[in-house]
Amino acid sequence: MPTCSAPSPLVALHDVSVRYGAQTVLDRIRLDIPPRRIVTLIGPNGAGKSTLARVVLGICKPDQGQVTRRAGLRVGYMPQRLRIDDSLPLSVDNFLALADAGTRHTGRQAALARTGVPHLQQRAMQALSGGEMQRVLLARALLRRPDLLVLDEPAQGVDVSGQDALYGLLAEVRDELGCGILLISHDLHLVMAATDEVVCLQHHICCSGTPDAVRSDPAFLDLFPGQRPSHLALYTHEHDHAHRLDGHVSCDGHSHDA
Ligand SMILES: Nc1ncnc2c1ncn2[C@@H]1O[C@H](COP(=O)(O)OP(=O)(O)OP(=O)(O)O)[C@@H](O)[C@H]1O
Repeated sequence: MPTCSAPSPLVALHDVSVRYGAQTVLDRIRLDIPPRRIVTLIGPNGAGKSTLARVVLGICKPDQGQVTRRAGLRVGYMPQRLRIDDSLPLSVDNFLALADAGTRHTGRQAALARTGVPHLQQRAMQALSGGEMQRVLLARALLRRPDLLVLDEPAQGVDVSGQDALYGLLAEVRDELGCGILLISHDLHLVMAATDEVVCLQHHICCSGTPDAVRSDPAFLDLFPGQRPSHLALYTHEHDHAHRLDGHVSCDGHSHDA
């Protein structure tokens, strides 16, 4: 009988530790990032999230442990922020061309269209709003048609409806490119709504799994006490039954038209 095995990970961390002087910032991290999955790192300030992203990107070398990457892996990276000198005349198009000299004008146009900002191609980088900048940075990350996208707090400086749209866009990109996505986010509500797997980090991995599994894990609740059910304004409940359109529970477990 044919067996259905899980796809091999794009990047795998095996017992990775990173130390800065006496401080152990990452402690024996084991993590697989598979294709077609959105994996989100959450954790308090200073927990080591950006350091872990840098290890995945290969720009921070672990003191211990191994990192394996799929051969020929193409990675797109969207940084937390980007500082551009006010006196530097730089259009969005030139910025994208600098990032990937191999792309043509039309390729850059397509990437901007994909992230919903085709009208910004000739705009000065310094004139972009927070949300526009994030979409331009995402377009830049997409130019390489990455197998893996690494995004460090992509929704920073973006209003709530803009964040929602950005997360929706990431899911579309994942489906279109079949890429894996590693995301760092502080917005627990959005993370829980838009992620396949959540990894809760406080130098070590406290817990990980689907958003539902992590949400009720004692380690997650210890790290984010504000997320205990008594603190939550959001109402969620499990369904082992169906509702009719008038709201009543249907007897046979299937909902019916009224
Ligand atoms: N190059 C470095 N040299 C020394 N210490 C560092 C260096 N980079 C990070 N650190 C320290 O490592 C710890 C983890 O930093 P990191 O930026 O990975 O955390 P984070 O979880 O991304 O934090 P935040 O949510 O605030 O962005 C912090 O205490 C930070 O000061």
